[in-house]
Amino acid sequence: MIVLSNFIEIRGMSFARGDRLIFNDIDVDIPRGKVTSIMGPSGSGKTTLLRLIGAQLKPQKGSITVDGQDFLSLKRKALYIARENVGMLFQSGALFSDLTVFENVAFPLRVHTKLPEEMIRDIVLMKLHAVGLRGARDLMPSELSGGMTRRIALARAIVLDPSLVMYDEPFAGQDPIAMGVLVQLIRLLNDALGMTSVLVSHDVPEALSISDHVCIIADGKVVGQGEPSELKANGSPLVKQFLQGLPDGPVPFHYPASDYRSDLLQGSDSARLFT
Ligand SMILES: Nc1ncnc2c1ncn2[C@@H]1O[C@H](COP(=O)(O)OP(=O)(O)OP(=O)(O)O)[C@@H](O)[C@H]1O
Repeated sequence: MIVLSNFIEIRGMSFARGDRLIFNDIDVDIPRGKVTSIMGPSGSGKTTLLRLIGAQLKPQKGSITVDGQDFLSLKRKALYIARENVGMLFQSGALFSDLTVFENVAFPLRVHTKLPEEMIRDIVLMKLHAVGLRGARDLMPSELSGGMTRRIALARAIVLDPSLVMYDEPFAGQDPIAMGVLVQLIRLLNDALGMTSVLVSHDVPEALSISDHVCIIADGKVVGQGEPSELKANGSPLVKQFLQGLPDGPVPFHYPASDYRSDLLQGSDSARLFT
């Protein structure tokens, strides 16, 4: 069997929502067994890209293959099976509030497999152990901190041993300690379980610290991709602005607007205070 070095390959892909072209003929490589970060300004389409990879959305043009398979060509049943191989941790992916931690993690196993109860128990405890929360198995979601909730969601995302895990803003709203734990966990789980991980994050230093590969998107295009060191050496002003977290550059801080001064003057007398 030939093992492809890229786990995901996107070729000549275009995707529009109504009149708005979100991706314009892009090529993206996601290497197998590595952690890849997708970065770019807000609204550039990072979450959309994850949804396209997961075949929740369909591009108007081009192809997306995951482990050599074109998800969009699969029939419903085959797609259902293929998706078992993809773990997703979306920011909105909350735990079921009326189920214990154990049952939350067991849920995908109960839905997708017919494994006996003892085996479900072992697998759930192994995954909870991997995220350091085996001792929290009997707690209800309301008893967990935000960081613990994210780790339980992570255990649930990997409970079916997927070969691909996609994380959308996994660090959002986390304190620095919880964030540090999640950052390390993503790297550790990727390597220990031999997965391919794709990460969308605004936390540039954290994401870069665990990424083998980075893809930066802006204005519907891929403006840079490669190893973090290659990108840091990239002279493109867009890539520089993004990696250094600079407020202004090719992507302006201000949304296009009319002249500030005349805008204020039109408003009210109090605007004179500013002149
Ligand atoms: N369901 C939808 N219907 C219409 N437009 C949408 C929908 N979801 C997203 N969009 C638009 O598609 C574009 C890309 O959105 P997306 O959420 O993928 O960006 P993003 O890079 O993940 O943004 P952020 O970093 O702010 O989360 C945005 O302009 C957004 O307004």
